[in-house]
Amino acid sequence: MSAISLRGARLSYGDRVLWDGLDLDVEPGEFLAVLGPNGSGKTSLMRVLLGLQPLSSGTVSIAGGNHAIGYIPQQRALDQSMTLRGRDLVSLGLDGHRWGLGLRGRRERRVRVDAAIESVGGSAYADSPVGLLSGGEQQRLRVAQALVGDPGVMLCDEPLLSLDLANQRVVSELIDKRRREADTAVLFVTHELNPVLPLVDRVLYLVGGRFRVGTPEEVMNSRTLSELYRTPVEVVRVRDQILVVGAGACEEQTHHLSAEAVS
Ligand SMILES: Nc1ncnc2c1ncn2[C@@H]1O[C@H](COP(=O)(O)OP(=O)(O)OP(=O)(O)O)[C@@H](O)[C@H]1O
Repeated sequence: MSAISLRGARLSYGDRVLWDGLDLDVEPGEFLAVLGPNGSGKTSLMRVLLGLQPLSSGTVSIAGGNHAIGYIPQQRALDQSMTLRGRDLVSLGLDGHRWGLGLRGRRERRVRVDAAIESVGGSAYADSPVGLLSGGEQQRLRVAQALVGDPGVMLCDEPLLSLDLANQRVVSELIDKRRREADTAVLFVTHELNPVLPLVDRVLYLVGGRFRVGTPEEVMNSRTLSELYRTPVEVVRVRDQILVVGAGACEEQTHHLSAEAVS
């Protein structure tokens, strides 16, 4: 049974169609990268999967229902004055789960929260106010928050944003480890494919109401991206990196991918 299944899915806001006719099955343990320029509907797709945004037409189903989802929202640096402790942030990931009630429930919650913090190597700073932690430490705790409910599906919205290379690696390896060990399906929204390219099974690429789904080789080539963007786009492989060179709509993508490749 697929972890995520979309059939004939369409999302539009008024006249604006973000995507239409989307058929997608994501299997347990699969790593799907979701790419596309700003405003192409990547975050909206996450919101549909979370049950926060109804489809305009078509169907969506998540094995185990919405409770089976671990979510890493698009990252915002937490305010320095935020006094919430790291472990409290992680335990928010258990809200709505059945371990909420009674003494036994509380003990179970603590065990799970400790295990999730341990699994991201965050024990040393879990009792500190999150506002005082570094971006990398905060992001590890967000991963722990997503893991603590034992998810069958992980939705990760730009989880590497504003992390340095070392922390990008740590965070993507934590997510990869989870899907390998627990067969968790991963949807990973990113503007930068290269840092996760070795992990990616398939890519969903959204542009201007159109989309392509396939392996990185099937999608990240000049022909396919030129069709999607409806303008000539050149895709070049340099060692193990993919460079997208084009005009107009893909300027930003080009900037990100080339900047990454030369760094
Ligand atoms: N509830 C809403 N009502 C109307 N328009 C919306 C709503 N939610 C999102 N949009 C619009 O839909 C488009 C897609 O937004 P979305 O956040 O899904 O894009 P995205 O691909 O995640 O973009 P980014 O890369 O900038 O995060 C945007 O133009 C946004 O303004």
